[in-house]
Amino acid sequence: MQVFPKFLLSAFAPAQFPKPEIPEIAFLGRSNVGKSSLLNALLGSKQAKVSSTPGRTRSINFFAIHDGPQKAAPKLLFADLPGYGYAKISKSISSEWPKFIEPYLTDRPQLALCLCLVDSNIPPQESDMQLIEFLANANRRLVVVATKADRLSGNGRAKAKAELCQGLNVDDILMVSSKTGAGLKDLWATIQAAAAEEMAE
Ligand SMILES: Nc1nc2c(ncn2[C@@H]2O[C@H](COP(=O)(O)OP(=O)(O)OP(=O)(O)O)[C@@H](O)[C@H]2O)c(=O)[nH]1
Repeated sequence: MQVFPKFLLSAFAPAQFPKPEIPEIAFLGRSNVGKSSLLNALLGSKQAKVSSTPGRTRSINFFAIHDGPQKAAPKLLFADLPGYGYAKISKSISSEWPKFIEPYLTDRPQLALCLCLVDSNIPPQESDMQLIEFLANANRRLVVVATKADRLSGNGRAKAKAELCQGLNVDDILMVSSKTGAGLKDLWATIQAAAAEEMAE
């Protein structure tokens, strides 16, 4: 599939969100998890800024995904949400996030899939567990994506996957690397399946 991503806008408040017309895929994760790198690897461009100072983004960045000629209407939106778990002053996700994030996750009608990014090199984290529980309670479809898998050996990958599945209480996890491209094909297939299902509803 040929994908022509187009940066749309950076939205700081619900009034600025794109109109709810096409399926959206949310990218969520702790600061420094490799979210921007994954977005860039999927989009095949340098649209998402890879940051040296973690935890900067406080807005939602929307990317329009054009499947076909760039002039055609976009088929999908990627929503890049602010990272959590970095600010030292507060422990819970909600107090670190801008006020509109939780309502976005619970109420946005066309949100087809939440990608919960975790670092495959770091043991399961309480804040990730909290997010997964929050999304499950909101009846959101979610997939856990473990980033930076290239830093692990074959055995290490299997061990990390098992540990994360157990710690985060999920049946499966997609192991990916933005550096090598490992797992990205499976991730695209998962995204497209969720978007197709959302369109069919
Ligand atoms: N080895 C390896 N390093 C990665 C990979 N993805 C990201 N990194 C590194 O991890 C660090 C953080 O990457 P970012 O993509 O900026 O992470 P982020 O989650 O967008 O960070 P915030 O903007 O703080 O939320 C950078 O030093 C990246 O080079 C990967 O697949 N493999």
